[in-house]
Parts: sequence; structure tokens; C-alpha cells
Amino acid sequence: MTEQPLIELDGVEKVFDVRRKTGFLKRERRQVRAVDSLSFTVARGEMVGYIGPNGAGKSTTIKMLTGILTPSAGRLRVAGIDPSRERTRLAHRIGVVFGQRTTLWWDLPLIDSYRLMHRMYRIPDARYRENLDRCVELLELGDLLESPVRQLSLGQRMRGDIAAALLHDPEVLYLDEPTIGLDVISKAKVRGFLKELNAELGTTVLLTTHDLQDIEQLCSRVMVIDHGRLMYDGALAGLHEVGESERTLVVDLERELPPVDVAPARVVKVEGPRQWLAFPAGESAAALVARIAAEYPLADLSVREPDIEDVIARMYAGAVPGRSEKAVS
Ligand SMILES: Nc1ncnc2c1ncn2[C@@H]1O[C@H](COP(=O)(O)OP(=O)(O)OP(=O)(O)O)[C@@H](O)[C@H]1O
Repeated sequence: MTEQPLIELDGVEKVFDVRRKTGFLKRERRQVRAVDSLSFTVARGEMVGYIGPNGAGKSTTIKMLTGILTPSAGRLRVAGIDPSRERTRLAHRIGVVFGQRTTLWWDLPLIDSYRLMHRMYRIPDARYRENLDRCVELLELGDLLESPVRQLSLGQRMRGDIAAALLHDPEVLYLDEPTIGLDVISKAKVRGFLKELNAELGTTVLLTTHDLQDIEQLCSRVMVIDHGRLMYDGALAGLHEVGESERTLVVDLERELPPVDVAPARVVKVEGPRQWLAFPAGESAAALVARIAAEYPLADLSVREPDIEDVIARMYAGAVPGRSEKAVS
């Protein structure tokens, strides 16, 4: 028997009524279709990237998945539960982390937030201890537990928030921009932890991000939403192919030389000994670097990833219909 998906959306829509003052006494009512005929499933244990440009409908989807918002139409289930009808029951089965907000108590030591969650979620003592110990070890929170949350750096606070979302053993974790604003080392710590969480405990993860490296390093599947609709569902490599996106290799040669000639890369800019080479994002950077190093005097190099907006813009250049917004009076 095939297992029931953990997350199921079938024809889900969310329409917001927006009122706007257009004159002294005049008001206009408009409808904004933030999510439009959205259908997908996520199996238990999957780690899925959920990406799209600003205003695409990602947060609205996550809010419906947590029960904060009720869909205007369609069917939505998480672990067999209708989120908006049974929000409290669902809260025991899901964890949520919003990169831009914290669920921790600002003025209290970190450990006090965890103690409060222990009671709020009625987590059995042994389980709480075990989960806390694991998070403290893997997220390196040991020295921070007695610090008030307001004194933590952004990266430390984010690790603290991730631990808070996991103390009650959720089956699914929603992460909204978990690496936003973090430095390279903090990003690596967060990504390493999420990888381990998924591999060892089988926690299902739905990850919203603007950082393609989050997806590259964590997710075997990516869904792209734009104007409230699902535009792509598959591997990241496939998305690069569809979008024909390019990465950039910035090469520092030991001296000024004519443009580097290594197909399929092409030189797009030259400044003294530094050259910028664009190459298809699906190609291996390592193979290209090896060939350049063999043929040219290489001093240094770095690879720049395309950003999500760029990939999506290329993917749908000219093909995306206007936002589903209509005036009703
Ligand atoms: N409470 C609301 N009332 C009216 N319109 C809303 C509301 N929430 C969202 N919207 C609109 O719905 C659309 C989708 O917004 P949403 O926040 O889901 O996008 P997003 O993909 O999360 O964007 P971002 O990456 O900027 O966070 C936008 O046009 C937004 O203005």
C-alpha cells in the first residue's frame, strides 16, 4: 500500500479582499488572488524548496498550511488534518520558523523560552530533555542558553528558533527564509543541521528561500510559485535547464591576457587580469575550472550563483499572465 502524502493541496485558492481609499469619500474594493488553483503533494521525509519572486504567494501558502489562514477554495490536509479547522491539534505535529521574526521571548534567557514551550506543548519530560540535548549539541547552543534572546546575534537567534520549533518532535518543519541575513559560517551550520535532521529523524521539510544555495545543498525537489500558481515542480538542475540560467566564474589571471577561450563558457567582462565568464548553470564548475587551470596562469577564482529572481525571469520571460487582481466595484 502506498503511504498517504504528509501534505496535500488540491485546487487551493486564497483571495484577499482589499479596500483602498481612492478619493475623499471613494473607496475601491479589489480582490487579490494570492494563491490560485494550487495542487501538490509532499511525501513524508521529503525536503522541498518552495521558491518564487516577491509577492508570489509563498507566505500565504505557509500560513494556510499552519492554519493561520483559511483557503477561499480547494482542499488542504497536513498529516490528515484540515489546518484551519484543527489548528491546535495540528500545532503539535508541525514546527514553523520565520527567518524575519522570532517565537522566542525577547527579554528572557534562551533556556526559559524552551521551558515555556515544554509546558505549552505538554512535551513529556524525557522527550523534551532528549530533544533539547540533541539541538543544543548539534546547533551549538550550549554557551547561549543563559543569554537573553535580545543579546544573541542573528545567526545565534536563528539556531535558537530552529531548536524551539523542534522540541515537540514535529513531523513537518516549515522554514521561511531560515538563512536570510546570516554570514557564511552561520548558513553552513543551519544547513548542516537541517540535513542531519532530515536524514536521521526523517523530518519532512518545506523550505522557502531566496538563496539558491539553500536549495542546492538541501533539496532534491524544488517547486516554483509565481502569481499564486505552481510553475515548476522538479529537480533544481531541471529548473536551470528550463530557465537556461547561467553561473559566473570570476577568474583572476596572473597577468592581463586575451579573453579565456574554454567552451561552453564565454567571457562577458574583462578588467585587467580579471575576467568574468558566464556558463550554463547546469554545467559542472569543477570541470571548467580544471580546464582553465590547465591552460591559463590562474591566481584566484570564485563562482557566482544566479539569483532566484533571475532564474525565474528567464524561465518565464514574457510568458507569465498578469497578477489575478480584479476590481469588483
Ligand atoms: N493579508 C493580506 N491582505 C491583502 N493582500 C495580501 C495579504 N497577504 C498577502 N497579500 C497579497 O498576496 C500576494 C502574495 O503575498 P505573499 O506574502 O504570499 O507572497 P510571498 O511569495 O510570500 O512574497 P515575499 O517573498 O515578498 O515574502 C501579494 O500580492 C500580497 O500583497
